[in-house]
Formats: sequence, structure tokens, C-alpha cells
Amino acid sequence: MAASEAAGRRFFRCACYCTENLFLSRYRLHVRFVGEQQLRQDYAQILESRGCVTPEDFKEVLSELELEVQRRKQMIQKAEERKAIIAQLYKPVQPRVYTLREPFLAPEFVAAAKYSLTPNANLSGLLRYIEVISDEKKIYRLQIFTKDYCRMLLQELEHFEQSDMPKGRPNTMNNHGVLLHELGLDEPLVTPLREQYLQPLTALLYPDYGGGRLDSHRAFVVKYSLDGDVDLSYHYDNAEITLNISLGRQFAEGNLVFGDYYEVPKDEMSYLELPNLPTYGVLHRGGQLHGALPLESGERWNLIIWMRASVIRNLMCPMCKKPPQLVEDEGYGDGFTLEEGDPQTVGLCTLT
Ligand SMILES: O=C(O)CCC(=O)C(=O)O
Ligand SMILES: [Fe+2]
Repeated sequence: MAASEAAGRRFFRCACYCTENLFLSRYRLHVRFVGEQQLRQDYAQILESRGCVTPEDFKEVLSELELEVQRRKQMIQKAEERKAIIAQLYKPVQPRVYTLREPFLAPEFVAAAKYSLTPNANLSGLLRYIEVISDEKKIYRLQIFTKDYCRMLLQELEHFEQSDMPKGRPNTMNNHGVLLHELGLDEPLVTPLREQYLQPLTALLYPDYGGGRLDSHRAFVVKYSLDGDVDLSYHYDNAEITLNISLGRQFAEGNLVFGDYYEVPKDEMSYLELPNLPTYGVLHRGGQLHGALPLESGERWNLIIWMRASVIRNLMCPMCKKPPQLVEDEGYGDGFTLEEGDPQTVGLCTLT
């Protein structure tokens, strides 16, 4: 895919990527960071309450944040370099998994998508095919892949993980996993999955959240193990709608936890715990607060698809909650678009 183009359109990210939602894993805190003074002013108290007490502790936080900002600024260029190297040198062990075929999908999922495409399809009709986990939280579950496909995909992902290919981090909070677009799985696999099978469902399930107007995504696999990431802090996603598919392997615990939608005041939080069922996917709104409890044994691999609708996010970036300040990016970027006649100016990302 040419830089900044996907299906003939250009996608962008929001400039807040370099200043907002920086995650300090040691203190389990997301912060905004533009400089030392602002950091002290905004976070000294909460950081102290979480154990950042000595001047050295604070210095460490500062250098960690400066490093992360540098990483983010260079990310676009690095991602393009990695993609080019992988395309040229990586030899898949399971080439079949790269191109979506209907037999890879669970029959109920195919039936739900086919039903949703019929002229009189409606929500109550669709709910005959999928499980409602929470009506109020709008969380749904259904089998997505066959067992065989999950096994083949895991074999491919593990082969890639063990190869000496360059690898990016799946997101700002997970350290272990695979970015699907870097591996070349976007165009032949995730895009048709989203367009032909997922969007018919999300159009009925989430009409007010862009479910019928999805036009890009970011897909990645997260891996949890006792010697890597074991859990995931509470957060919301940079997505309108998320699909989280459990791929396996053998594991104990590591349940997902869902709280309320991000706009709901904190003292009213209600929690829902959900085990990971291999081959099944959980659909939720990106703004639904969630996290993952600690894994107790084994390895847990989940495929996460952050689905995006530019018509929604162009009005407000879900991360900084302001109109997006557009910055050039590669591929689907973070899903923002610039429509013709749009008065917004485009900032160029400073690659330092
Ligand atoms: O651990 C999981 O399965 C959830 C991952 C997740 O929420 C995310 O990557 O946004
Ligand atoms: Fe998430």
C-alpha cells in the first residue's frame, strides 16, 4: 500500500499522539506530556501517591517519557521500513492464512453476516445469531474463526515472532505481539473481514457509533505469558468499535474486565468479567473502559481489531477529545480523513 493511501484514500493521525495518553507502566498511569514543568504541575501528587517519591524516581519518569515521545515521532518512518523488510525477506510457514476464505469462519458468524445483509434485517433478528453479554454496555460475543484457522494463524504468528524480522509494538500498553499490517495481513485478510462480514453486524449493533460507516482499522495480536505481559491496565481504545478474538493457546485466568462507557462518572462504575473463549470474539465500543486480569499460567494470544469510522472521529479524536489536528501517516494511519473542501490544515509530522 502506498504511503498514506488505502483503497485510494488518504488517512491521517492526530497530532495528540505525541503528547497525550503516554503510559507509565510502573505507576499504571496515563499522562499528558509537553514538558517537565507541566508534568510536575499536573501529576506530581498522583505520581507520589503511586510510589514516585525521590528526585531520581521523577527523573526516571521524565527520561522514560522523552524516550516514548521520540519513539512515537519516529514510528511512522520505522513502520514503513519494517514493512518493506518483511515483504522482501520474510517467508511464511502457513501462507494459506493470509487470504480470507469463508471456510476459515465459524458458520454462525457467516450466517449472522448473511442475515444482516438481507433487506429487512434488524437488530432483534441479528440477536438470534449472537450472544448478548450486556445489553446496557452493548457487549456481544460470537464465534468468529474455526479451531483449525486459529491453530494455523497461531503457527504463523509464532513463526514470525521467532524470526529475526524487525517488529513493532502492538500498541502503547502491550509490549508483545504482532502488528498485522506490517506482516501483510491487512489487505487480503482483515480488510475483507471487516467490510464483508463485520460491518453488516456492526451496522445493526452500533448504528450511533459509526457501525455502518467503518472505513479503516488497526489490527494487532497481543500475547500474554508469565515471562512477558501478564495483564493490561484499564483503558479505552482508539477505535469506534473493537473486536477482540481469543485465538488460544492454553492458559488459565486472564479474563477481560469491562467497566462503563468513558463518559460515565467513575463512582457509578459497574464491572463485568468475561473469560476468553478461544475462537470467540467480543464486540464492544472502543470507548467502553476495559482491561485484562493477570494471566496465571500458559500463553494467551488475542487478535484485536480496532475498527474506525472517519465520519465519527473526524469530529472528535477519541484520544484527546478535541477536533483532530491531522498529521501525515502511512496506510490507514489512525483513521482520520480530510474531505475535499475541508478547511483544516494538515500538519507535517516532525521526524526528529
Ligand atoms: O488483553 C486483551 O485481550 C485486551 C486487549 C485490549 O484491550 C487492547 O489491546 O486494546
Ligand atoms: Fe483495548
